[in-house]
Parts: sequence; C-alpha cells; structure tokens
Amino acid sequence: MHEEELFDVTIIGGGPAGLFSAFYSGLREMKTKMIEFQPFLGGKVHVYPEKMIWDVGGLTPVTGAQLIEQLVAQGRTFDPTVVLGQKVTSLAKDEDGRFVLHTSSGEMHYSRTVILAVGGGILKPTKLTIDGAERFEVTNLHYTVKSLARFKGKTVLISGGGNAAIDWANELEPIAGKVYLTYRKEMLNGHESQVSRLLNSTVSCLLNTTIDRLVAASDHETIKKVVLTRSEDGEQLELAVDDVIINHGYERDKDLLAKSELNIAMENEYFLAGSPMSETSVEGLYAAGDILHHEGKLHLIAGAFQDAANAVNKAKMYIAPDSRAHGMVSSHNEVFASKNKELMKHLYTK
Ligand SMILES: Cc1cc2nc3c(=O)[nH]c(=O)nc-3n(C[C@H](O)[C@H](O)[C@H](O)COP(=O)(O)OP(=O)(O)OC[C@H]3O[C@@H](n4cnc5c(N)ncnc54)[C@H](O)[C@@H]3O)c2cc1C
Repeated sequence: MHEEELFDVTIIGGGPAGLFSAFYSGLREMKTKMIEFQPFLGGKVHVYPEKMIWDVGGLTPVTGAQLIEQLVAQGRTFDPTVVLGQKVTSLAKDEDGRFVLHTSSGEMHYSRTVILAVGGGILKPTKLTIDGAERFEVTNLHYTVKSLARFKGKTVLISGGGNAAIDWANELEPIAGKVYLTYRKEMLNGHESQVSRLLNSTVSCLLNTTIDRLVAASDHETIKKVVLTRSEDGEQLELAVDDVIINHGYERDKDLLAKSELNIAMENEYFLAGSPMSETSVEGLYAAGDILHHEGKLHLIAGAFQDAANAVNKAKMYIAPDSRAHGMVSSHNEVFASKNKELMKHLYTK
C-alpha cells in the first residue's frame, strides 16, 4: 500500500469533460481528484470567452465565460481535490494495478482509475517570433480577447486570417475606433459568411502582409507602432496602434499519450480509440470529451457530458463491481439531500 493518498478517480484535464466528470464522480460518491495544466479551469472554452454558445442543452445562449463559471461551480459541487498548474507527463500502473501519474513538477498522484479528459492536448498560442515581443504581453500585445470592452475606441491591429482572427475583427469593428487586419496570404481562411461580413465592413484588410517590427513607445513597455511588410514588393507600411491581437493558431502538446508507458490504443494521432461507453484499451482507464473517438461520438460540449457520465459509471463498476451501472437521477438522489435543504430554505424565505 502506498503511503501517498489514493483516489478512486483522477481526472486529467479541467475542461467541460473533466469538470462534468468531477461532478458526476462526486454524485457517485467516489473520492475524486482533477489535475489541470493551466492555472485555471475551463479548458478551451477560454479561447472564446465572449462568444455566444447556443447548443448546450437547457441553456439559453451563454457566453463562454458564463459557461465556464457554471461548469466550474458544478464541477466543484462535491469538493473534489483540484490541482492546477501541473502537467501530467506520464501514466503507468504499479504492481498492485494502481495508476501512478507523474507530473512536470515532480509530484506523483495515485489512483484506482483515471479519466482522460485532455481535449486535443495542452493548447499554447503560436507566438510572434519577433525578438523581444514577449515584453509587450503584459501591456498591449494579446493572444486572446478576454474582454471586447477593453478595446473600446482603440486602434487595433489583428494578425491572422483564420476563423478566430476574422471573428475578433468583426466583433471589434463596432466597438473599436479602427480595426486593421493583417494576413500573410491573399485569401482569408474563414467561414464564408464571416469573411463577407468582414470585407463589407470598415475593417481595413491588409492582405499579403506580415508583421515585421514592433516599435515601442518611450516607456519601452507598450507598442506604439507596427511595421508591416508587403510580400509582393517588400514595401513597408507603418501603423500607429493602441493594441495588437495575434491569432496564428495553436500549438498542441500531446506528449502524455504519445509517450505513455501504457499501451493506449489510438484512432489516429489526434484521437484515442474508445468505446461508446468511454472505455479505452487499458482496464480502469476511461476517456471523455474531445480526445475520445467512437462511432457515436458527438464532438460538442453536450457530447462531452455523456462521455463523462459513462466514464464515471464505468469507473464506479471497476472499483465496486456490485454497484449500480448508472447513477440515480439527481432530482431525488440522496447525495443532494442536505444541499437541497439549504436551497429550499433560500427559495422559500425570499
Ligand atoms: C473557437 C471555438 C468555438 C467553439 N464553440 C463551440 C460551441 O458553440 N458549442 C460546442 O458544443 N462546442 C464548441 N467548441 C468545442 C468545445 O470547446 C470542445 O468540444 C470542448 O471544450 C471539449 O472539452 P474537453 O474537456 O474535452 O477538452 P478541452 O476543453 O480542450 O479541455 C482539456 C483540458 O485538458 C488540459 N490538459 C491537456 N493535457 C493535459 C495534461 N497532460 N496535464 C494536465 N492537463 C492537461 C488542457 O489544458 C485543457 O484545459 C468550440 C471550440 C472552439 C475552439
């Protein structure tokens, strides 16, 4: 027996799949831990905090930020142990069949079962390769748009020609003072309707151009001007800006599965080959959300929830084979009895 604390379920990844797994694992009364690389929970919904999400059942449109808030609150319902800022680097089983998780910090975690909710891996925005650019990241060089309001009345340069860059340009156009978009190619690479909206707006699209230099203001801390180079003739164009937003895509760190000691079957380099019940090729190891592939897979947040419940139910059966195959519905489930009492008191004493 390890001296270290042993958990029933350890969930790797704190996105929608991981958070719903944490909730459901608590509902099934299992001792639960969740490990997330980022210093915050919410997964890739953080890429689009200001966008409206319409297709999560039962929720009238919510922004990404609102959805994160609700997912995190739900995920914490049964007080799982949450470890932030740790990357799980390898997965193994010890001689007793328990999972041993190694992390980048050197800390190890021990668990009877594991749920992989790692999405497409750890997302890191592709950064500008201009020397010294990182010093502006604390001021006016951005790799994501956390709040549109921040750019009110500002002159903003967006670099990128994919969906995210185009969406940000369209959304900022009525809010910012002026929006420029620089893209290295001749044709934008987004959804047709969004590209048309952009081309018919006041956004100035500077196609076939790339960022060559960032010119600092006298405080040396903010970007004052950006120098663009046109690919056809090398001509340079200088723009005075208040803010620069970069969306050159994301790099994905998928080392965990690629380097695992366990023989985890993959569908291809992106997806894990699982069953519709969220099982993997390794006993006691389950998967949920974007990482999972099976014939009924729904690549939506709604699909991640079903994967998560299936993964937790399977984990429960693995640990306690005599337990029910499915969790009881929440409306008259005893695990909520004391929480319901509190809620009712609040509801009827308003
Ligand atoms: C721009 C955009 C718009 C979208 N709009 C919608 C929409 O409207 N409706 C909809 O249903 N879906 C939408 N999606 C898809 C949706 O965001 C995903 O399906 C969902 O986030 C998947 O959840 P997940 O938990 O499987 O993975 P993720 O959200 O990717 O979370 C995985 C988490 O695991 C962590 N992680 C990975 N590897 C490790 C490791 N080794 N150690 C520790 N932590 C690790 C990551 O840091 C991440 O936080 C959209 C996606 C994008 C990019």
